[in-house]
Amino acid sequence: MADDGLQYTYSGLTLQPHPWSAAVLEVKAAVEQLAGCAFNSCLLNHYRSGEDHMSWHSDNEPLYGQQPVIASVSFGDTRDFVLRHNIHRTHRLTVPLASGDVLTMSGTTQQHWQHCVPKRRKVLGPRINLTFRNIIRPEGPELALARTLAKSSCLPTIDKQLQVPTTAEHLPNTDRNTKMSGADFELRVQDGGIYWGSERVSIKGVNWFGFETADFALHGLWCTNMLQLLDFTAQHFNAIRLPFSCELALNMDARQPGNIDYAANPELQGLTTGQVVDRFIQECARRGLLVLLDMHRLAAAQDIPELWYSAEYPESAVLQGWKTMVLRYKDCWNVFAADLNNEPHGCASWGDGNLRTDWQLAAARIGAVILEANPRLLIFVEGVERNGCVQPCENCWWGGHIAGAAKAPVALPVEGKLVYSPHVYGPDVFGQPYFSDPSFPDNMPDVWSRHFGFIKQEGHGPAICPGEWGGWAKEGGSDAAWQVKLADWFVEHGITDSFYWCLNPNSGDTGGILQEDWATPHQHKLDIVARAHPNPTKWPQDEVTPAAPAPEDCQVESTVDPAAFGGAPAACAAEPAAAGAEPAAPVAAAVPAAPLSAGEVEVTEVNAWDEGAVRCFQLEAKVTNTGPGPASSMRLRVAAAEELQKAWNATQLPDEGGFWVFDFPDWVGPSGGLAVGANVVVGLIVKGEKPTEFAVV
Ligand SMILES: O=C(O)CCC(=O)C(=O)O
Ligand SMILES: [Fe+2]
Repeated sequence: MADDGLQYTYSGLTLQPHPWSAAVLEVKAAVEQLAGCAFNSCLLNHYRSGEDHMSWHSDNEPLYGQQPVIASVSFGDTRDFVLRHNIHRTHRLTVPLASGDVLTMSGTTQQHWQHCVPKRRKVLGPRINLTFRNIIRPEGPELALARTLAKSSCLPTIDKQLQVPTTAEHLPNTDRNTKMSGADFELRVQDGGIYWGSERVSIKGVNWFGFETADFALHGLWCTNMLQLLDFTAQHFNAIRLPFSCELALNMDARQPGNIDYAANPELQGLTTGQVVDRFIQECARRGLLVLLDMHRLAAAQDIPELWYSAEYPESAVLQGWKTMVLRYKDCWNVFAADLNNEPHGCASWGDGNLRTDWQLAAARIGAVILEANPRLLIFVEGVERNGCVQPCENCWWGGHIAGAAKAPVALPVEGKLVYSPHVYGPDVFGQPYFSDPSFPDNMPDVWSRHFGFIKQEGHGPAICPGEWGGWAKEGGSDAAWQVKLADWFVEHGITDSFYWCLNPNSGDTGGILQEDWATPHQHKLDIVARAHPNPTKWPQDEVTPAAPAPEDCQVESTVDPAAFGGAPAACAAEPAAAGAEPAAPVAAAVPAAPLSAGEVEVTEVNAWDEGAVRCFQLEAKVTNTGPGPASSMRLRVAAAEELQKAWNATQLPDEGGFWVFDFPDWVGPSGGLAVGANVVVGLIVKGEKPTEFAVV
């Protein structure tokens, strides 16, 4: 339905709208009041039952303008409305829409997000949905109206009515000037533990990710107020691990954050990414939350690299990024530690003296530069995935293996600063062989001891603070048994510090402390973390030092010339690319050699079950190399269905135009290739809808 004279084009079809009915006009008037703007058209959708659905799409037709406001009203049975980010496909938000709910989407939502109404077998009744939009006429009064709306600062990005109250309490508090100098707060390591003065501390931390992504902003701010979430976090935790990218560190004040709903976060309006980080850290200080800075990725839009540097971000750029970050927050007392590099894996080695891959040596170099900039910080060093491990080499997590430290500890120039920070996960994240041992979970303590716990048993030297652990922990499931076992093992072994993964609900393989509404906690997860850390330390709280945003002071010269240790390789196996002292311009990833072989894929449904109203499937895709040569660049492509929950025996690469793409880990064949005639069985768990198109490319 639409105003007279308007046409509606949908998928190339031009439709002639119906005139407004009295009933719809009545709804329109009410919705215009709520949304604060006028609409000239409405699309009416009838879902006869849960079998009727709407596939993934964005309402980004040019006739709606650049930043359309779309208000959707639901009547009848409740249906899930799911949003996913165009690039980060696992970043999702599910909003159940009940009868009478009004959801508005606006700002850049249609540019960055898709939405759908998935099938729900258990929903039997009908639903009617009215989506009100504003079609721009080539000329005339509506064009002017659309322009005004696009400029209006009060447009929410996604706003389900009655959500996200914002109150004056969250406005910047400018008269608070009680300063605590950074030097007043310092943690030190002694006899394998972290101390605050003479007090042995307990850091009960949680990860909140987002700044490291191409959003350059914490996730969840698209629907939740940052300060309210910090209030929640401070009730249950005393520290936050803050992932960021090297790209962010080098462009703090040149980048604008994305995907923030400024109606929900008015205090962040107009701030650069760097200023949002400043504000976040300052607000953490007000709530007694410590902040662990975590260089989680190099380029924001790319995956976690195997090594701590890349062709695009040579070590000099990484050091510069770290100095910028550390100097900027030097006077923020609650910024207490630096996690040098997230999850070294693949070819990252430990203690073998290979300057291109040896993480033990690199950690010492990066740690020294950070300590020179701020000697107060603790230095968190993660492990590697494989090399340097005990024999026989055992499957471990990215960043999980610090076994090499027994023989080759990281040497830092300041005493009492070294914390080993392994990542450790359970069966929800990847099916390691030791999870199917008949004695599971009682076999786990030995595994943990071999990977990192042995450091603790020595009772002196560096401390251990796992920087990531977590999972769905579904009641009665093996992941819950694993988490409880780990929590108890922490307590038994005096591991009083850790950071749980994660606060965000949009972590595909673990879920979050928060449910998908970004508001309700999963109590069973809070209980597990409380079991691991029953006596978290209470830090100072009320005092805060505003960050010193002095970017000129932070432009520091690198002290290590990467050329001195062979430059930056584009990939582990490749010859090093020449590296300058400045971050190089982006370099296209090495183009894989044309596949030598063809492959076949055979798909079997192993299992199917319902999770609430959502149908879930476990599939196996058997990929066989049919020759003529070994297949080192063979990939599995699957036409993306609704939601991929988990994949094993394969590494998921970024989506390519509607396809999930998987690479095979290099253990499936000698030197990274699948031999002719050999196969690998890739496991997938998908939710909602079963993918049907599989191809080997
Ligand atoms: O039914 C809904 O809630 C969504 C409808 C929709 O996305 C559309 O009409 O474009
Ligand atoms: Fe839509």
